[in-house]
Amino acid sequence: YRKLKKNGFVGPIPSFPMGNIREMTNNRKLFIYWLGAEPFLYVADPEFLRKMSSGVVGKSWGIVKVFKNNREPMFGSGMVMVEGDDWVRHRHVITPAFSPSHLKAMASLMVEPATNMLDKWATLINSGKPEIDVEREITTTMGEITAVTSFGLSYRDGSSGSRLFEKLQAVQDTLFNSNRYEGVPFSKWMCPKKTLEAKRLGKEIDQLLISIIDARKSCWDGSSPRNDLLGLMMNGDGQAGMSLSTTELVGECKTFFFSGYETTALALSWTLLLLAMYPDWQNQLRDEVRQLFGDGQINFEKLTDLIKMEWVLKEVLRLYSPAPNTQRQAREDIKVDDLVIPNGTNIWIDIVSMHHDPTLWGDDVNDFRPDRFKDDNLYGGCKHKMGYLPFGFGGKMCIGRNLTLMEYKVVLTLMLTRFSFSLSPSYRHSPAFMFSLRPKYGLPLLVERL
Ligand code: HEM
Repeated sequence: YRKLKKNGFVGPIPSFPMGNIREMTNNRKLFIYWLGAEPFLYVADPEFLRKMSSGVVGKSWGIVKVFKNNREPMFGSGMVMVEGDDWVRHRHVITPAFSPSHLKAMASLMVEPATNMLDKWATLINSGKPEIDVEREITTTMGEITAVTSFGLSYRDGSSGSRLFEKLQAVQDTLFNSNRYEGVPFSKWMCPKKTLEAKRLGKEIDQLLISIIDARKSCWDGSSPRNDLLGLMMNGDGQAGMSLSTTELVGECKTFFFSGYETTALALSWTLLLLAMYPDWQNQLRDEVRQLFGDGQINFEKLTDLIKMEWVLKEVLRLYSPAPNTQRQAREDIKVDDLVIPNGTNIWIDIVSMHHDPTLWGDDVNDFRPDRFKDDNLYGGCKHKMGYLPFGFGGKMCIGRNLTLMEYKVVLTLMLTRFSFSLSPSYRHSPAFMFSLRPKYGLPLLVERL
């Protein structure tokens, strides 16, 4: 903190022991704040971000320790928890699993769980219950899709897939959906029950995953890996020193789950809300789907032609970024003009704040306008290339972004061909930051069969 101050950075005076937790909503774009007893450099200035990150490769960024300790039960020793050469090895082994050919092979696996959910909606509507909490439904289904595409697990009640999913959700609820104070000294012990519960769940999840991996290893002859993320990771890339240990595989399995299912589920849920509010866009997307697929099956080769749907996704990720921020820790002194970010500094990058900055987007910043991506497909007309970062930036950019795009298109296509959506009077708008950006009171919509 003293170094940051000496180097020209300022911020509000912290109070003990909460730091500046209560003052985090202001309009500044670059300042120091305290998360409990941890100083952070807050950045929502794209030009500063560009200068700060130019020349720093992915492996040179560190992980913020205060989060690392807290999130261990969720991410184990997965990619988001490792640094330096270890991170390079993880990323190297995992990247091929997300290649377009592998993703295409996964697309068909998404249809059955999504269709099951839609059949359930049809039954609810038939029995006179047209109001459906789409967020809860979609989150469960994305968990199912993640279980199938990541680990090839069948997801039936009582199966190891569903037991795993229940425990993964429980650990997340324990760690994030409650009032825990990250950064506040001894906060772990302000709620010791929850801390111990998270640890216990973490261990049970690890055991379940180890038994899944062991079962795979025992019947695998080393020739052709299974075509899901776990199988592809277990295969490594055949290079010496480029494989993952069982503990690391367990960490990656958990990482895919937590990074993947909820973010994509939220992108879909916020989309349905916005399509319910803007029926014209709902009709445009439905027309696009019909023109492409008629009333028949999805042709996975043609998903790239869902152009308007992609604009809508991008606009949703701008307005309601499921991952509203990301963090880095400096591993060396970083010079930005005449300021120096000292080695060891925690950096908090506020993505969602930049997405709502009128100086970057203009006066219509808060409007839902997917066609901003028509003329500028990558940045939606944002005045700065680092102002639109739904998947982060640089070498650490989200590895699952193409998987998300595919899941989004498959599931939304199936939804729009069978149902229409309108707002329910019981919906209360309250996007809340609970690790991701979620509708605090759920997302009830009125769903009608077409
Ligand atoms: C709408 C969906 C998603 C959003 C908005 C999202 C967003 C992000 C963001 C902002 C980051 C941080 C990048 C940075 O710090 O620069 C990230 C990293 C990551 N995401 Fe995603 N993500 C999504 C879906 C997924 C999916 C489906 C998976 C995997 C199955 C995934 C796996 C990861 C992993 C492993 C990392 C860490 C990468 C690294 O440290 O090298 N994400 N994501």
